Amino acid sequence: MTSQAHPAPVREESEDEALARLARLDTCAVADALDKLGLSGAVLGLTALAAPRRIAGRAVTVDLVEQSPEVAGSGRHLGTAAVDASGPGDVIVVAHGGRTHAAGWGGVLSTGARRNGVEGVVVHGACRDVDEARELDLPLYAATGVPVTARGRVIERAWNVPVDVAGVPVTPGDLVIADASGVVFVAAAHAEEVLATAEAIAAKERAMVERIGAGHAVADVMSADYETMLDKQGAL
Ligand SMILES: O=C([O-])CC(=O)C(=O)O
Ligand SMILES: [Mg+2]
Repeated sequence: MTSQAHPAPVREESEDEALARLARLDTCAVADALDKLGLSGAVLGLTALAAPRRIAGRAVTVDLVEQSPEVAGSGRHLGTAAVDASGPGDVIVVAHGGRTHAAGWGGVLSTGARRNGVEGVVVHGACRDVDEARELDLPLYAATGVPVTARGRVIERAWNVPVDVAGVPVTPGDLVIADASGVVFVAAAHAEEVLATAEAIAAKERAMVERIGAGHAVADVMSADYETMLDKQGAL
């Protein structure tokens, strides 16, 4: 008997709608919306090492720690429970503390994530088997690739728990968007206001780009109201 297949999590209609709206945006519009609202969520230094396309989804978290006699491990490889529980609409977020001495993700995990239809993976630190993720066409955002295994070095403390990703608190179910500019998280509690603000910013930028196409001077298009639009009182 082969291992049990896990069905994709059932989602509320409104959650699907939020994801669909997020997927129509990009990280820059979302980061601008967070700035305007005085919220944090943008993470610096993570790039797509495999399948470099935009991903949007809800966070399924994995929290890693250095292996030591004081920390009881799960006895299974890190990330496995999260992979088995994830499916379409999910982004696996590995809180690896920015570590680059060992991989917080690898190719067998990528194979499982791809099989289950996961949108992509974000690792705050190093991953490995990057070629495998490329062959699988699994979007993999991380700080860097390394050949060194986690085994004997890093273990999973817990999964599906609140984690810290480069100073950004991420709770399971928070929104994640990643693209060529980086990775941005949106707390589920702020999703509606962030999405609405990002949509307004994106619409404004589309109008600006149309004006550039129509021959207006760039200095006129990107003038004072562009400079101030992310201020609290700035017009969108
Ligand atoms: O041992 C590791 O770091 C994990 C690994 O290579 C894999 O998932 O293929
Ligand atoms: Mg491997």
